[in-house]
Amino acid sequence: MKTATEDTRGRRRYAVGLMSGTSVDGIDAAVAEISEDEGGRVRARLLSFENKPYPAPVREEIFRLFEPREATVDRVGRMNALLGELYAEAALSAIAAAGLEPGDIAVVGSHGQTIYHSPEPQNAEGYELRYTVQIGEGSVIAARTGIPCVTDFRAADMAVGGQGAPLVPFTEYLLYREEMRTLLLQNIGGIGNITVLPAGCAPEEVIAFDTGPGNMLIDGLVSRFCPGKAMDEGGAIARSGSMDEALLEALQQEPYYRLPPPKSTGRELFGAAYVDKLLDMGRERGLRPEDLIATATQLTAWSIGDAYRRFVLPRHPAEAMIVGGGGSYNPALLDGLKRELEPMGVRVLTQEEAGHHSDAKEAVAFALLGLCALDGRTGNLPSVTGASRPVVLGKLSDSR
Ligand SMILES: Nc1ncnc2c1ncn2[C@@H]1O[C@H](COP(=O)(O)OP(=O)(O)OP(=O)(O)O)[C@@H](O)[C@H]1O
Ligand SMILES: CC(=O)N[C@H]1[C@@H]2OC[C@@H](O2)[C@@H](O)[C@@H]1O[C@H](C)C(=O)O
Repeated sequence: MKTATEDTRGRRRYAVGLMSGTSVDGIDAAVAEISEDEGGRVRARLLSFENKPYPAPVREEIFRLFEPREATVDRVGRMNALLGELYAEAALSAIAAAGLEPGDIAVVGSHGQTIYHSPEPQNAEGYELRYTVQIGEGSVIAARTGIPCVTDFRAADMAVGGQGAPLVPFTEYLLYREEMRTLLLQNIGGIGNITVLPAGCAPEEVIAFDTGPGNMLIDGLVSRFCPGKAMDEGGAIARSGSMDEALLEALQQEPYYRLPPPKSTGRELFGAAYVDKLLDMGRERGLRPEDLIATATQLTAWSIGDAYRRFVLPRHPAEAMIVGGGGSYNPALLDGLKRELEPMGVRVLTQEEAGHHSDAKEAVAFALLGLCALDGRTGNLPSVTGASRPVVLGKLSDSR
């Protein structure tokens, strides 16, 4: 795999990374100084980070686009252009906050907003098709900022048989791997995903996959029970309820958890229809809203513990799991995770406790992946996505 080229060693460049995750909470924008030392070790120094929440009507419209029957081409096209504008503004604002000018920036890497993800092959006309849709027009970002912009990172991996996700593990391999210690990095966003960096690992030894729901079920239930609220702030609702053991056991039967990696998932499985099912089950069992939210919180913690136990522990026992993403701000979820992992000898630490800036990580990852694309370097890990080979990710919109 090409992870370093002669001409980039010793150079420092600035790149912007933009990330909008599956929680649909807004736009994360990071400016990073990315360098590579003579030994090929890559470093990213965070210069600025901003989170711009989506305006409420934009968030509502994006949720409508998750429903394929509602996602008509005109609506998708309009949102693609609108997000391009919002992303460009977020990039320019983060550049100013870093004390830089657009002309200082080598590239904007923009993940976009996922509105559909179908990573398992679908047979059509004799072809095996995988597809994924991220919107937020790169040409608009390039035109407004005057900076080359890379978007659509997932399609190239899918074109060679991969899941198109997760992509952040390649950057975690570049930035965080250690010689003497196995690292478990668990992100709890809308979806949960784990990266295992075995001590002194080569790229092909990295294990990473989506563990299942992150905050998606909790957020979904909260927004149904408490219109206007988007999350269980501080885990307060879950803490006031009691988990229902029998319901938990029923939910644990979801086949996704037993599916061996490579695997990835999204709202297609754990989105609105799943929340409807949970609400029905809760009603049948006479559960209070807080009991259902406590059960969904425990299911989420269990799914992470189960993924570790099933797919990681046998080969890579680790001492600590570093938890990032918005779910790390939910103490009820963290407590559940501790109850799952501590009996297996794994300490649970937040990214902040481990000395990292949690919120900026995915945005920095896309800044780095944008630079990889600009340099013509590969950016996927076939062992993680299931792709047949490493490929250069993304589509470049030139700013000229
Ligand atoms: N103070 C808090 N208390 C409880 N939950 C929180 C808190 N802050 C954030 N969260 C949860 O974290 C979510 C946002 O997480 P994050 O920004 O990591 O997701 P994302 O990047 O959109 O998702 P993904 O990584 O799956 O793409 C919120 O929707 C909420 O559920
Ligand atoms: C299709 C898609 O947007 N997937 C996201 C999602 O959010 C978390 C998890 O599911 C991960 O697979 C991925 O994002 C991160 C950034 C990744 O590719 O590593």
